[in-house]
Amino acid sequence: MKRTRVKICGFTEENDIYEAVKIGIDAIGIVFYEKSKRFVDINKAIKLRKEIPIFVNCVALFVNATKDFIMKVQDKVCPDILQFHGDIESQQFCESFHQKFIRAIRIGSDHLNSTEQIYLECKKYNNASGILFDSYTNNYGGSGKIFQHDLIKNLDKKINCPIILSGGINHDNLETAIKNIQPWAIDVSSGVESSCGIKSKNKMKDLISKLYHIDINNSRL
Ligand SMILES: O=C(O)c1ccccc1N[C@@H]1O[C@H](COP(=O)(O)O)[C@@H](O)[C@H]1O
Repeated sequence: MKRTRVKICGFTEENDIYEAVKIGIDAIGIVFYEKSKRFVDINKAIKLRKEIPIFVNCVALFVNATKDFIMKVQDKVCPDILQFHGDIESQQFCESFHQKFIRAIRIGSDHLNSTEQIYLECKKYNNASGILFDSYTNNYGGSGKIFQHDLIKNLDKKINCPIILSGGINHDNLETAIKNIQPWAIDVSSGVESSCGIKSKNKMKDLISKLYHIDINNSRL
């Protein structure tokens, strides 16, 4: 059976991480973007990090952050993976931290609204460990907004890199999204929240259990 991996992003409470780990979430995202309602400072992030055990990844998310700040997070928080969610981070910049990274491609802006444009953008990041597709919004992410998935259909074979499907994924649209795109992983933030930055134990459980059944059914096809 192919198991779709799950990252949940934007944790602000230790107990929410504890619950997420207990139900089998693969990666925990911490947002280091000050304008996000899910932003946590380095001191809080150190406390959140302590809740993430081995074999579960800690992902540090940045939006157009400075090199100094990212290096400080590397030093103090020790994330496993960096996620670049802004629009000015070049491949060279992403690589310069000598750590695995995810590049977010935000679909729906004027220059990223066709499969060809998206493909060319992905190709710029050929050393990324994963390409994450999110919806374009002025606030950069965590919007709950879905994009037109057909634009990235079968792109994984062309770019030869694991695809992480994001942008408005929730319990209700999960099945169609997985069947259509068959991503390596999904990344969810607002779809499992009770309020901004507060993750709902029940919504996380419902999502994981639905995904488990979708993966089993897909492997029978
Ligand atoms: O979560 C945030 O607040 C955030 C802020 C700035 C950039 C990215 C952010 N989160 C990422 O947004 C997507 C989608 O979230 P949602 O499920 O649509 O709410 C996800 O990749 C998060 O990692």
